[in-house]
Amino acid sequence: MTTQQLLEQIKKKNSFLCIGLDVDMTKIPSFLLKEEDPIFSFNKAIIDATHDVAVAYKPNIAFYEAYGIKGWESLKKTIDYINQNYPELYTIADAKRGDIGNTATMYAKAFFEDMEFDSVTVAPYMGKDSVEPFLTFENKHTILLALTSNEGAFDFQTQLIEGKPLYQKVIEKSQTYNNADNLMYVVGATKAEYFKEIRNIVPHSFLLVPGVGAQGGSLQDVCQYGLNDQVGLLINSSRGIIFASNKEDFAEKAREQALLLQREMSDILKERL
Ligand SMILES: O=C(O)c1cc(=O)[nH]c(=O)n1[C@@H]1O[C@H](COP(=O)(O)O)[C@@H](O)[C@H]1O
Repeated sequence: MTTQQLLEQIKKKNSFLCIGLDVDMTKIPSFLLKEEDPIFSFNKAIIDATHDVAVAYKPNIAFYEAYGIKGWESLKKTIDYINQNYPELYTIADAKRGDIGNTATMYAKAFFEDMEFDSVTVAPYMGKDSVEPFLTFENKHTILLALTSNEGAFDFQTQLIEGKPLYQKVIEKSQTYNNADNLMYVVGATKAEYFKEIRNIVPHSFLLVPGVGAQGGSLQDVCQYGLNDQVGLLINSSRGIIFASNKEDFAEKAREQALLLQREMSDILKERL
């Protein structure tokens, strides 16, 4: 999907909500465990109930890999279901990959060609030749970890290198890579005070912002400096939406939580754009 197509969807739905499909089998409603593929059944119900208020879905690959071949099958069924039934939705494989060039190419093929995701998250630690193979794919985005939502982000990402925090160096350097237009960045919602600085470096890039909901980040605070004139944000919530209830009404309750965020987004867009 192109950035323009993503933006059109955001404007149409007045939403920049991404729903994280981080399916933990111990948290899904127990009646689903009788199904042949409980993870897919859960995802299908969540997607059907929320597709008109969200613009993107982000399965975190760990939650599928943890269940071996069956988990991988559930992931494939989920992405195929989205692509076949709701092709306007933007999809993110949250895989946080990063390796030498020829290996990176194989990771990119796995998520862009075999799985047909629109984007994949990538760790920048191994540098240019580990990221550029992802960037060669047309109309696919590579979402580079810049400043993550967790406490450990302060171990390295905010440390100064030649007077600049490492996360800023990551963003600046990656903008010089071939096909840098295909880059987006991950910035945690728990780090709202950093958005002003980041927008100075990449005023036009899309930022994927996890950490709203279960991790306590604030949508309002992120939007204060994170929004740009083309919206430029995808706000992710996983547990806060998908595990709103573990009863028969789980999809309905997930929709209620998604709607709360979408309405807040719609109000912010009305005020700001
Ligand atoms: O790349 C990510 O999506 C990510 C980066 C980050 O800095 N922090 C972060 O929480 N995430 C992911 O975003 C999701 C957050 O889930 P919830 O905390 O349940 O909303 C998980 O899939 C995390 O792996």
